[in-house]
Amino acid sequence: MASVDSSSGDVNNGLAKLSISTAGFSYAGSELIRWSDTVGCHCERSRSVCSLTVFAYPRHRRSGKRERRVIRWQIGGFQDAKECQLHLLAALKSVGNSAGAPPVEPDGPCPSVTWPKPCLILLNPRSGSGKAYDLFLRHVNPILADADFPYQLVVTRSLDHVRELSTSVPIDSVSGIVIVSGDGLVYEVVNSLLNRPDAEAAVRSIPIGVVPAGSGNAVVSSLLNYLGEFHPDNLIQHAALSLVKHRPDSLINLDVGVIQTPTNTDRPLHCVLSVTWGLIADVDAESERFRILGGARFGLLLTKKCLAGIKRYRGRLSYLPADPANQLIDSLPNFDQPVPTSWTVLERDFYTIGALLMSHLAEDFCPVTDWQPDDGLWRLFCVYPCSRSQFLRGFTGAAKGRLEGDSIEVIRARAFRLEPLTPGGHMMIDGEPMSYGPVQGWVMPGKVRVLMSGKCQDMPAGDK
Ligand SMILES: Nc1ncnc2c1ncn2[C@@H]1O[C@H](COP(=O)(O)OP(=O)(O)OP(=O)(O)O)[C@@H](O)[C@H]1O
Repeated sequence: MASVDSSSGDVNNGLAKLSISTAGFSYAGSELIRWSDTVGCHCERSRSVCSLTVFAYPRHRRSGKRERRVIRWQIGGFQDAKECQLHLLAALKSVGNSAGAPPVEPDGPCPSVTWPKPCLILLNPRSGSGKAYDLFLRHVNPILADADFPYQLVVTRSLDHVRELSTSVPIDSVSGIVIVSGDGLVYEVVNSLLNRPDAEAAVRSIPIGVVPAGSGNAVVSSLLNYLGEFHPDNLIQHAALSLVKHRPDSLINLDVGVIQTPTNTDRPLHCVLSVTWGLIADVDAESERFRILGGARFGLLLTKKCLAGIKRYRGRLSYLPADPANQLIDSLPNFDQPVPTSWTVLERDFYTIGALLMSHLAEDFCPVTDWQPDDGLWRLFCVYPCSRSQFLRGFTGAAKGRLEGDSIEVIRARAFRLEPLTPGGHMMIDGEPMSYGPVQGWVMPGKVRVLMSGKCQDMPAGDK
């Protein structure tokens, strides 16, 4: 909810009420507004009146949601409004300069960060329950405007359109690609960047941003949770805020999995979220027809499968455990070769396996509690056959990161090979279908960069 506070008077009174420190500012006895909660400020002049507006999104004390606050000073009594504006900006600037920030232009709007180039925003109008454009206008655009965030919006026509844009955008023309969709489009953009002839330069020069408008939104949930910015009722706003508060020199480096199947070893797939098999993949694939329900489609299908009796899948899971003796690897044996003897091999029945590169599998499902975006590890989330009540207890606990009983475990691994022995079923990569059969993966640590920051230094909005 927007609140507008204003204090008026002559400049001396106005500035006397404004108290500035490196942590933030307060005015007329108000509580401290932290610089890290501000996203931008605008300065306007008319004749002898100057108005300075700061846009802040502090957390609500009880709910933890970030809510917009507009703080405005209108200060008159000056011969020359420019002189008034200079006074106000000088006050903010002095703090910014002491924190090493670049100087602010004393005229016109003063953005919170000087972004050299616009971001390309790709919005999938069909993602989630089909309301992405509406959500963007209602929740994202106002935050981008407050921060003077430069962007070019493209409402995509199709998956091919997304691929074509991500493959052809010149690397020095944008400061990143922001995806307004679900996890599927993040996967497509990352794969398009990594399949470019200039892939290495492309992933270094074109970071990605994510604004959640899909049904699962596991990628953005994991990143926001890592930054301490996850709020289930305000995911889209918190993601947009993290986007506009990113610093070009302190982006998140994110692991990318290299996924091979017997038919694609020379052109592997790239994964940022998960490869799933068994129950999780079945729920994901079979709930597609209930897209209109948004994220609720997963719960609906899970309940249905639980009541009908969960299917058992026999499989062989081999993995290189993530102990300190096992360093990162950058290739795997062919499928006609056995895995190295240092690997652990499990052959048994499973309900499901999720090879995860993130903490979350959905907004409300977070089985990994020690996730780091660039730790180079898979978490093999395994669920073994058990009674219905054990399953329900275990699965609901795992959703909150609690692993109890022996029907569920999370194994940390540097690489894995999964060979389904039960014929027929679904296999999904980042929530998108892939061919059913043997699959193996290793990790390129921190391969893509993400336009997000929840850990800003404290400095004034006008001088960041
Ligand atoms: N106009 C479009 N632009 C881009 N993709 C589209 C479009 N229409 C349909 N799609 C399909 O949307 C898929 C990507 O959707 P995405 O996975 O991002 O959202 P979601 O399925 O709602 O979210 P989640 O994966 O979190 O459940 C693509 O695989 C693509 O085939």
